[in-house]
Amino acid sequence: MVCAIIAAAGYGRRMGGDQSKQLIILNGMPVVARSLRAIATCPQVDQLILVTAPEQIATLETLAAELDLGKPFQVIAGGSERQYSVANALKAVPTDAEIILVHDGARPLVRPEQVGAVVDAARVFRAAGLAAPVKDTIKTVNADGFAVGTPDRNCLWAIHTPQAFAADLLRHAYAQAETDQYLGTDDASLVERVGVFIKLVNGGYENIKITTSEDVCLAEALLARRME
Ligand SMILES: Nc1ccn([C@@H]2O[C@H](COP(=O)(O)OP(=O)(O)OP(=O)(O)O)[C@@H](O)[C@H]2O)c(=O)n1
Ligand SMILES: C[C@](O)(CO)[C@H](O)COP(=O)(O)O
Repeated sequence: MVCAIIAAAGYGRRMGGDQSKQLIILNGMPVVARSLRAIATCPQVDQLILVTAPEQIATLETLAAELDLGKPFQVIAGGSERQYSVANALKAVPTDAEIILVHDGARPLVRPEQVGAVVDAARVFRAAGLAAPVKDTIKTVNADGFAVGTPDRNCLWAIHTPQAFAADLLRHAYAQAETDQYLGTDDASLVERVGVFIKLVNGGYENIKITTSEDVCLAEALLARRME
């Protein structure tokens, strides 16, 4: 059984403005609705847990019901950091889940077949994530803002979501992070800390995260090119 967690409890501070970025309309459909639909359409996913800000639970329950996802779903409250939101959701994951997949509500352009590819890779490798080789030359910088090094670009990929894991592994990684008071920006970083490598699945460059206002323009252009 595969249980998907959609993390959508952030406040979108880098986006600015008053509106929750989850609810920004992209070519006629809210960001989080596109993310939910893509995950639910993946045949490998059996059920969904949507994590949201406490004050948005009712709104997102209605939105998810209207999408007619065709799979069991629940909406629960998140925490003050992404990692705490996922940790809350982990408590609601059924004990018979073999694979737990985590996706950002703010990545609405993921394709169902990419979700399936990540689940399949997690079944083989226990840990997998959608990712893309970086296109820029990346610098390491010091505290004064000087570039001090240039890592080999062939060794650099940007990790995206979805990320999927054997359920026991993800639970162990989260427990260890809590013990160590480690706070990471993605789930894979927690799993790396317990000694497991993450199999990267190349998802290309369309699976952007809606983070700043430029991303809204880019997402709309990509959706128009797909005619969605
Ligand atoms: N406490 C949090 C923070 C983030 N997220 C989710 O994690 C994903 C990636 O986070 P990010 O893009 O950073 O979203 P925000 O935290 O909302 O953005 P910002 O950092 O600009 O405030 C988003 O789908 C976001 O809703 C979450 O579930 N709970
Ligand atoms: C999980 C993630 O989307 C992978 O790219 C990313 O780490 C979220 O981090 P953010 O700092 O909240 O943007």
